[in-house]
Amino acid sequence: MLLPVDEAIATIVEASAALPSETIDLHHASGRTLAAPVVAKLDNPPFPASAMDGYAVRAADVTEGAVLKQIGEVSAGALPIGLTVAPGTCVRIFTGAAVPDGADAVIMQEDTEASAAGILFKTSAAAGRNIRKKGNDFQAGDVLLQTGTALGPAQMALVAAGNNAQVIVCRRPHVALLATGDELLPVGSAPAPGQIISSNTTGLSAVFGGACNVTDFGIAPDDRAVLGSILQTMLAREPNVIVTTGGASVGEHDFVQEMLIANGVEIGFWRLAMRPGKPLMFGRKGNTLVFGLPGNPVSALVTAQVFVLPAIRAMLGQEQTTPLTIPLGADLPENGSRRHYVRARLQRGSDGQTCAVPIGETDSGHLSSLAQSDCLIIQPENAPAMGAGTLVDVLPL
Ligand SMILES: Nc1nc2c(c(=O)[nH]1)N[C@H]1C(S)=C(S)[C@@H](COP(=O)(O)OP(=O)(O)OC[C@H]3O[C@@H](n4cnc5c(N)ncnc54)[C@H](O)[C@@H]3O)O[C@H]1N2
Ligand code: MOO
Repeated sequence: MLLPVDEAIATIVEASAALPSETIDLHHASGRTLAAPVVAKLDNPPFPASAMDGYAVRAADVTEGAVLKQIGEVSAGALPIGLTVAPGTCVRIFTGAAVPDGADAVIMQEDTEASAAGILFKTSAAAGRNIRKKGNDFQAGDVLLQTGTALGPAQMALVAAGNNAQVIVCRRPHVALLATGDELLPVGSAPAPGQIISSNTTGLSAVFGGACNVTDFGIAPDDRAVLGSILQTMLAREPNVIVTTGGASVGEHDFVQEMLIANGVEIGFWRLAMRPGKPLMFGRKGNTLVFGLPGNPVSALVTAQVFVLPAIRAMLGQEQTTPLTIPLGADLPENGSRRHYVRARLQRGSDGQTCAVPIGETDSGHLSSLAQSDCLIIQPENAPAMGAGTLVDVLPL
């Protein structure tokens, strides 16, 4: 009996404990995940600020054809000390500058004309126009970002705007990778007949590299002693995650499971009701989670997304992702008893809606089709044939 995918993911997430935190400088924090909330240290904007280059006015004074006397100028970075907009007057102001007392609107300069008589306004104004209120974005003491948030560009900018020069983040998980197989050679080598270039760890490094510290232990041959000794070295480093590829199936040269057990790894499960990826194995030793991914390149990358990334997210205290539900862009044939992660592309259908178009290639050695995919359609176990337009769950890649 093959283990259902959802049970496997639940077991993995359950086994993935959150990692300790560390305090780091903000400029090293891109891509990291918060282990504590970020709180604003000041108001943003810290003062009522102009959103336009133009004139600060009293809205009540400004009607079409009104002429006001300019009594001063304020630019960004300067404070309009002693400058008060009294009835009949206005102040030249620039984007980002503090709005002087008395003014309650800013008129953009395109709606004005300077003349000898003063500033002519070609529009009327409502109070508040083009003024960013003090604390409009956030106020001192506000929680800007919650624990578990990954720091992308907008989050990094927000932390900086809140004047936090340091952040408390989760330690980066340490992921150790190993390819196995007598036929494998490093990229750039000259393969002899029967040999192929190892591509799995290159792909897996890209999957994990953003959030994790990745160590590549290279290629192990299908030899019990050598494989066992490399696994022993890897386990001794106590990484958070070990990912092997190949040697996971039932062939006479598939020694990974045997050598993991020989090195003290307790196997949690092996073989899933899933394609690609049936022979996946999962185990642990101490605090190290061990994933034995299948060798087929598509299987290795798909199972890394479906099973290893949830472990990494749990270690980082991140929320797990949920699939998108969108219409099929083309018919999908019926499925067998294993859940099928179908290579697909997100496209805009003739009705203008986004849909997922299956790429009719299911060979788990066919990498180029995976490289053309930007998502995987999750086709349930024993699903009947589905027509274009049927709603399906989709995992973005
Ligand atoms: N009798 C059975 N045979 C197979 C079964 C089965 O249930 N019964 N399952 C098949 C499935 S499904 C898969 S997936 C594969 C997985 O097998 P392994 O994990 O043992 O992988 P290998 O045999 O070592 O390699 C499979 C395939 O992938 C190539 N490979 C391996 N490593 C790499 C790498 N680092 N870079 C690029 N390509 C790699 C390898 O050369 C093979 O072509 O087993 C089926 N067999
Ligand atoms: O499960 Mo294998 O990964 O289908 O080819």
